[in-house]
Amino acid sequence: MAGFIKSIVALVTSYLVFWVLRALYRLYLHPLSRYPGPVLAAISKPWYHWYWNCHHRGMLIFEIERLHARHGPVVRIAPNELHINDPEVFQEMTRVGSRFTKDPNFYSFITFPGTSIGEHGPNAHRIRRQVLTPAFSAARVQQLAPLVKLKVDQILERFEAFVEKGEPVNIFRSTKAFTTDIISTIVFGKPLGCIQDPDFRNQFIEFLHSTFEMGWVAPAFPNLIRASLALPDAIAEKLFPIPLYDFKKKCLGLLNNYLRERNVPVVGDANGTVQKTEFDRSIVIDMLVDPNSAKDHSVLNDNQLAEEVIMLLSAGNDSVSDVLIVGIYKILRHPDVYAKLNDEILSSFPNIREEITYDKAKKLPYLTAVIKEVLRVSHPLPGLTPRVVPPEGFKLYSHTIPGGTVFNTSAYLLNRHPSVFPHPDTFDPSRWLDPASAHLDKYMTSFYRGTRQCLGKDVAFCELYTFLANLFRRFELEIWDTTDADMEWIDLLLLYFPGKNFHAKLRKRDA
Ligand code: HEM
Repeated sequence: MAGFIKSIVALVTSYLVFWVLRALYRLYLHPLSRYPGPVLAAISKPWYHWYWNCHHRGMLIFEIERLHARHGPVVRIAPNELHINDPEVFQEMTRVGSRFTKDPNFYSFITFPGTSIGEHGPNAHRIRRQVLTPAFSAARVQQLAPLVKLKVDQILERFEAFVEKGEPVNIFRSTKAFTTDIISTIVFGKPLGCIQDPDFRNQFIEFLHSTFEMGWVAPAFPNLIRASLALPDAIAEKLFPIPLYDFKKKCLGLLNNYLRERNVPVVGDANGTVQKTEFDRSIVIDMLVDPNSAKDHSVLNDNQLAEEVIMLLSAGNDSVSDVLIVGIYKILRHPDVYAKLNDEILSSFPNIREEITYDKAKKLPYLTAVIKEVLRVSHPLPGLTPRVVPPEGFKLYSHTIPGGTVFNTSAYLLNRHPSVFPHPDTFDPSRWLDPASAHLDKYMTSFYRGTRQCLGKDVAFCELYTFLANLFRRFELEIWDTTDADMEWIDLLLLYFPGKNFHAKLRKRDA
């Protein structure tokens, strides 16, 4: 027994000595030791990130903002990681031909590895992106525009019912119902039916949000999660009751239905069969299960298919609805912007019965400026997007940073960098209308840039233009029982609003 205790003591002592020596190395001899930042960050990523993102829920991004204010554009936020707040360095990291890659230690734990968003290897990513591009390309969005318009009409019809009852509309829930029904139609060939739910209930968003409650645990303690992933699903589910496991089962069911039904004609009217509409088909799934959809593409098994589908549903859902939520609130909080936007929409579409399509809406210059400004200030993925420095290293100002170092940037900070966006905290759509502002687009980082830029950008624009133009044409709006404090967010990988849901009171326009 005494021998056993001695061995344990020796083991613990060796580990402590190792830990202290490693901490000293990281503080004084590591290639990043010249960079400023907290001591805890330099010696231990897990505990530093746990402290700011788990203990102080979702606050690391604000602490990083304070560190940049104190130390300048480069701060050390982990032993091997820097956070860079310099728009020109970001341009360089994302330029054509850049060899920066996604950090697998982050993306393998917040996403499913191997999916469009999670894959870090440039080759595997290129193949997956090629497979999925036809489902999200600008040409495909032209075909999807009528679907988006249909969903806008359905949600605005629901809004009319609220107006008739004299009740405020829950903008938070209703916009999430809208985006969920669109992305589920794109991905599964059928909507999840949230727009029609009396309270806009949305099981997917509930799953997603409870998963993101645990979001930062994974990147803070990757070894713990790695161990859990190695366990069989049934045991992992018990140990880590992540709601996404349930959702994955539901997705597998929907996928199997789709695959079973996709070639079966629907029996319908007296003539025999009813032609399926174009939107009953999921180009996403069709391409993923087609071995010829890209060179070297291997057909996905059910599990991989469910994981890709979950990633697409997540990517295309909260992001657009958060832009709408922040956007509608900001517009209503700025009466000058609201008045100008109304003027433009009402004068462009004097007849209330005129169909406002995506093509028509995107020609409006002020609406375009409002959407860009809303995207700038809403940044649905506000925080870390870590990238690995290529093996040859990277010249950062006067020093070469070794390959394998991780560079983090954040849309929340880059979109508000005063060198590009003067008075960054002012909501000012007119900054996008200035003839001297043509360069601003390339500094907008809400969709990221380069080869890992958002694949759903065109779908997002179609939803934003169609929804906002029709909403403001058909209704007058005012904020109801919601304050700036309710709109404060924290960073749980996606924006998360701990306050009350944003509500608005609507009045129908007669003409
Ligand atoms: C306003 C709405 C949106 C914003 C602000 C947004 C933002 C982003 C950002 C910042 C990334 C890069 C993430 C990273 O590097 O960690 C990304 C990637 C991605 N987004 Fe979006 N997104 C939006 C809407 C959508 C929609 C509607 C879809 C799908 C229909 C979508 C699908 C994707 C996919 C598949 C990727 C991975 C692309 C790749 O790595 O090749 N997104 N998005």
